[in-house]
Amino acid sequence: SHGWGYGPTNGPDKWADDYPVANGPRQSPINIVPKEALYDSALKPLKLKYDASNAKGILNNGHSFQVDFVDDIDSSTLTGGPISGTYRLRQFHFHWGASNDRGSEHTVNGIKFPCELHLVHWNTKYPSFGEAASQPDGLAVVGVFLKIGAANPRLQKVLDALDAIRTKGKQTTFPNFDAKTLLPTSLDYWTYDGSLTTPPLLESVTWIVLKEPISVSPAQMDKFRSLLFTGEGDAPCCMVDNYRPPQPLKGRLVRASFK
Ligand SMILES: NS(=O)(=O)c1ccc(C(=O)NCc2cc(F)ccc2F)cc1
Ligand SMILES: [Zn+2]
Repeated sequence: SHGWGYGPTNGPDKWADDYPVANGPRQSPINIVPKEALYDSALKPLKLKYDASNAKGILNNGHSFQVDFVDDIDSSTLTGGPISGTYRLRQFHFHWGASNDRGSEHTVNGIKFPCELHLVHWNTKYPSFGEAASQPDGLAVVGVFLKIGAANPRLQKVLDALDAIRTKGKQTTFPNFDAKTLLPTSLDYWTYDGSLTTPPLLESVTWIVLKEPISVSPAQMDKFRSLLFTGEGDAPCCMVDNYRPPQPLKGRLVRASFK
């Protein structure tokens, strides 16, 4: 049986067949309309405390690639912002397009960015990521847009590792990486209650989408596109357009941490 993916036969329009929550009340991503977001002065500043020594490895999981972190102690955490308690950094990954006119999952006034970074955290009031992923306040994902511009030197270290994980299932060590270096200057954000944007699409994510993008060059975007969805020995299929389009807001409020 073919698992979920981003193709014509197993892509986002088909996910509800195996994951009925795909049509649920708090699905992600969404189109963010800044003028309809409510400024909430009670929202706290984001506090991201990342320890570079927690970086473990980098993996091609057949849908994206992710950098995994040691998350058995509280050393890379997210606190403040719209959340209460402490959330641990588990991994970060990206979504991108076949061309620079698309690729992000969230959109702003209908605008698509060429790429979107997701930093995935889980609530330490639960014993594990898997447990937290099934709770309404279990996960917090920080989304960062990438915008075409000057080459991003902080991104380059990640991109240089991609040659070693070209095919599905390949992974390699990726020590000493400070994920904080991928963040923009401003930590102004929009926040709303949502879900994982890939199956199992669990409605357990507090989304925190940063307003300010980071830069990426066209050549760096081509590096993302050098990855394959397919495994070694399979007919090669370029890893591109691995994004879910925006989902219905269904009455949800989007709050802004800034005026
Ligand atoms: N694009 S996104 O940031 O929304 C996102 C983040 C994490 C995951 C994930 O961990 N999937 C695997 C997975 C999910 C579970 F719910 C439980 C275990 C597990 F490995 C999926 C999507
Ligand atoms: Zn993601």
